[in-house]
Amino acid sequence: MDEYLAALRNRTQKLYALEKVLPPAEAVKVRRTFIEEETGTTLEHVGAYTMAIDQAVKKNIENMIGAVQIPVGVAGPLRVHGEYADGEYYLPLATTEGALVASVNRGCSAITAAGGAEVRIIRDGMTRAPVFATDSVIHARSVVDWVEANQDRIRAVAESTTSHGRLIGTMTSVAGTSVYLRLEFDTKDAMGMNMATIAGTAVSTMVAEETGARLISVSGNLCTDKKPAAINVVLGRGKTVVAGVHLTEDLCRTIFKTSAAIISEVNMRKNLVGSARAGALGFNAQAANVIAATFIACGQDPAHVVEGSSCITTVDPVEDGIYVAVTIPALQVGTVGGGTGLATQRECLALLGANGGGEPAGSHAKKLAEIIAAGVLAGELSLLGALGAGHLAKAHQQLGRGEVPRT
Ligand SMILES: CC(C)(COP(=O)([O-])OP(=O)([O-])OC[C@H]1O[C@@H](n2cnc3c(N)ncnc32)[C@H](O)[C@@H]1OP(=O)([O-])[O-])[C@@H](O)C(=O)NCCC(=O)NCCSC(=O)C[C@@](C)(O)CC(=O)[O-]
Ligand SMILES: NC(=O)C1=CN([C@@H]2O[C@H](COP(=O)(O)OP(=O)(O)OC[C@H]3O[C@@H](n4cnc5c(N)ncnc54)[C@H](OP(=O)(O)O)[C@@H]3O)[C@@H](O)[C@H]2O)C=CC1
Repeated sequence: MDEYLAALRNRTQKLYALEKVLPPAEAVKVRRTFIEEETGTTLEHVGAYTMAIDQAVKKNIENMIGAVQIPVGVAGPLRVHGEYADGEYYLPLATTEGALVASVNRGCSAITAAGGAEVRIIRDGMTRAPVFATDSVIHARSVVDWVEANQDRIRAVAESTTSHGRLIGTMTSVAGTSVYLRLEFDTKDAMGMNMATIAGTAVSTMVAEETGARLISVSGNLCTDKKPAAINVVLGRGKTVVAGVHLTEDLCRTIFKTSAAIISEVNMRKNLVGSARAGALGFNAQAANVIAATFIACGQDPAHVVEGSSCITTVDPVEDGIYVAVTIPALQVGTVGGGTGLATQRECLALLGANGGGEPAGSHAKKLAEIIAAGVLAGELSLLGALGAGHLAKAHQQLGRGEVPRT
């Protein structure tokens, strides 16, 4: 240890390259000790974890010093009637927001008492959109024409990079001399961003060679990955999922202590009109809360919460109550790859019967998407109910505020 600490101090050893000279567990320990000394802090808890470091440092993290822990709670049982998820589930939620799990749990009670959430995936496709520079608008148009005329070649090159991924289609967009090629893939059980980027790079190289356009970037932001964007809301990205439930007046009163009419009015004035007035892309109350908590528990990429949050919550009046639905245009989930192989995340996926590759391929990722959509519906119901009953502040005072330590 001392020898490596000395080398780090005199800069003859790079901090991030410790794994090249030490086994992973020791490299992480030396790095943590160095950071503790440099910053005068103690990282006792950051240094306590059970995950397999060998795997994490190869696939998931660079310059690792340890792990932070986020409490995981469950909400459920949640009855789901999807095409891939059909049964009762306990939804794992990793969060530090007191009252969130209680709220989703309450929504799950209502959904299950109502007979379950109906869920359907409307479309499924992960996108990557390289940007090319051309010499003129005429050249730009010729690149678009080449792409349209060469779909088979584009498909063959894209699919040569992956045994699971399939090219669904392409869309071109031109702005002056810039040409954007939005490639859409069926990535089966993988969320698919690495897969789509590798395939997209191969396609871009061919397009540049064949058309004389210059590849500027394999991501031209028309994808659009990890940024709020209307294109994802309109066309969908990842999985587009809808979930709905018929809530009777009685359930609104017994579970949410309010009425169907009040839930409906809160939704209209808050989620629809309020969001429109704010210029929002998301017309919901707290979709991001449920998506973030399930994503963190289940090893998904948390940056994709920004896309998942563009959910629309609707309330239709029906006989003896309301039909409440959530529409999530861009939900990016996978059950292989990324963070899904880490032990705690894998256990949370196993809770849902959705860890690893499904049979057929793609069925596990779709199952996960359906369950998360039903969870989002549960969160929407409970928060709309709490706002309608005027209980939000009280709930967070009671559940979300322990004694605040003074430092
Ligand atoms: C807190 C509750 C649920 C109380 O709700 P309640 O109806 O007063 O409590 P209850 O004791 O009658 O229990 C009803 C059900 O809630 C669940 N429940 C109740 N307590 C627990 C608990 N400790 N742990 C787990 N589950 C719990 C449980 O399902 C229970 O049914 P039971 O099983 O007893 O038949 C309710 O007031 C509520 O949901 N409030 C809303 C809180 C909320 O949704 N917070 C989310 C975060 S808010 C935010 O981050 C976004 C925001 C608000 O800024 C977005 C925006 O702008 O709108
Ligand atoms: N590169 C980028 O631009 C970005 C990367 N990311 C990161 O990408 C990672 C996720 O990428 P992703 O491509 O999902 O994962 P991985 O890069 O981990 O690749 C998953 C691979 O698993 C293989 N596989 C095995 N079984 C299956 C199955 N049943 N269904 C589908 N694939 C299977 C596939 O191999 P094969 O292809 O050979 O069939 C697939 O490519 C995350 O860590 C995320 O944070 C996020 C955003 C952008």
